[in-house]
Amino acid sequence: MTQIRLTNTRTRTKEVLVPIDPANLRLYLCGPTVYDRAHLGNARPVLVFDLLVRLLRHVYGEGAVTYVRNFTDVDDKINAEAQRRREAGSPLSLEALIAERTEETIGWYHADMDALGAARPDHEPRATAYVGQMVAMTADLIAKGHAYAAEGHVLFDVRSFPDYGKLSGRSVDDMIAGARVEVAPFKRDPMDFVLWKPSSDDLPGWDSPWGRGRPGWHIECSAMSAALLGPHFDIHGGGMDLQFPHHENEIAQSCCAHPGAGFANVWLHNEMLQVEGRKMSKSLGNFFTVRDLLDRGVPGEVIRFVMLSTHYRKPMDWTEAKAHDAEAVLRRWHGIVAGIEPAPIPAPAVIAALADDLNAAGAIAALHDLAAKGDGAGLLASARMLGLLLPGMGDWARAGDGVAARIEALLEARMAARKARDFAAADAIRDGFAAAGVAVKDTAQGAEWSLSPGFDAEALARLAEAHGA
Ligand SMILES: Nc1ncnc2c1ncn2[C@@H]1O[C@H](COP(=O)(O)OP(=O)(O)OP(=O)(O)O)[C@@H](O)[C@H]1O
Ligand SMILES: [Zn+2]
Repeated sequence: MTQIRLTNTRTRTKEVLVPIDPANLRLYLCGPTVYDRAHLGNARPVLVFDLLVRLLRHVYGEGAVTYVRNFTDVDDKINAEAQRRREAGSPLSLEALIAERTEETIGWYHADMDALGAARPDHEPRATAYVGQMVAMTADLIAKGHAYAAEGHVLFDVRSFPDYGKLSGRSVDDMIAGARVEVAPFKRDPMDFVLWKPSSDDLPGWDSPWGRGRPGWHIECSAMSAALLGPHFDIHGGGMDLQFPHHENEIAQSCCAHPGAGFANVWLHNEMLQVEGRKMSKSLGNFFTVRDLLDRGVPGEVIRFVMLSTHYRKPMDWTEAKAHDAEAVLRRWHGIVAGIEPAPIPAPAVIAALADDLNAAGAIAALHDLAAKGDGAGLLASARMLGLLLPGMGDWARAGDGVAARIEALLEARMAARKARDFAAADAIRDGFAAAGVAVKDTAQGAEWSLSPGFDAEALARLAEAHGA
């Protein structure tokens, strides 16, 4: 059986994955807070986990994986958006406006991640559906001496958990020195974090032994993972930015609530999608959404290809040049596999690359080799391991068939005009390409072209007509 190796943040080494139960590998990915559209950075962990799940299903069997990704639907930012809508004159109650906001955001999230070819997880728990479990876990942590109630809040006592800080490799004292911790008079220690907090009457709240309130963010993931995967499971992931404090806090809660269970064996963290060297983030305002790209005509498959081309443990940028190159490659590959059935198994080189800490770039290099050999069946079966060339996914490339024919005909017309020394006509075609959003590069092998995000099919059709192409 293929050995899969993954870099485990917990041990800081690349380890052979040893499933707890090879018939049921269990994975949890921290999902989005549903108050707004996902930006491109938010898609990175989703694509990394989608790749991982495809690999695990290939190696261990379709039914041998349980993949959970939550929706955080209790949050001040959701409340703030609902409040804004009410102030803007909506007749709905705050509760209805919150539901409206979370429903529409989840719908967007599904549509955007579907467009990237990311399969839906087996379970997508919403935090609001697990508040009972969060209250129970919080009460249990108090009973076990790891948490305390104070002024309507419940706080986790970090000094009661000696391993606190192990995941990110810091001591509690270092963390206090380095972190922006909220100081509150009711905290015994500045690092203690909230498991439960009071809600004002106009905000969503649930009854609890500590009064009407709502859960803290970290307890949500501990309660939902335990409910759906049990207290000991295989892989837990998210972006590097969640390592501290979110994952550190999840570990503290889960390990103290279920002593000896072990929680997650492997912690998998993706590096950040950056913009000019800084994390793409909502709070920095340096973001664009997945939907922005899709609306600009960048196919989801192209976005996926670009995102997988950089190893998940390396920071990366999105660039137009990468998108152009990916589009040209995928267009070629779609041409090679047209009308071909996939081979029964993917190429061993592709599986070997993916099994080596999800080396998708290495897998893509192996796909190039298959394409160069003209092995369409092998290319198709292997690309699908990466969620590329999936059935229906290449409609954008096929829809471009007429486009490709027009462009080729225009390139010939341009060549003929050059030969006839009709430079006015050749220049008009060149300018027409630019205006229509067709990028043309003259190389020793002939002209290469790709479609720019602002590609205008009608302008191309007019250009072709004007030049009898
Ligand atoms: N720039 C990024 N690159 C890669 N992953 C990211 C990036 N920004 C956020 N993530 C990941 O996206 C997932 C969803 O995160 P979350 O909902 O907390 O994001 P957010 O709060 O909307 O984003 P932000 O961090 O921009 O405020 C998490 O796993 C997080 O680590
Ligand atoms: Zn989480």
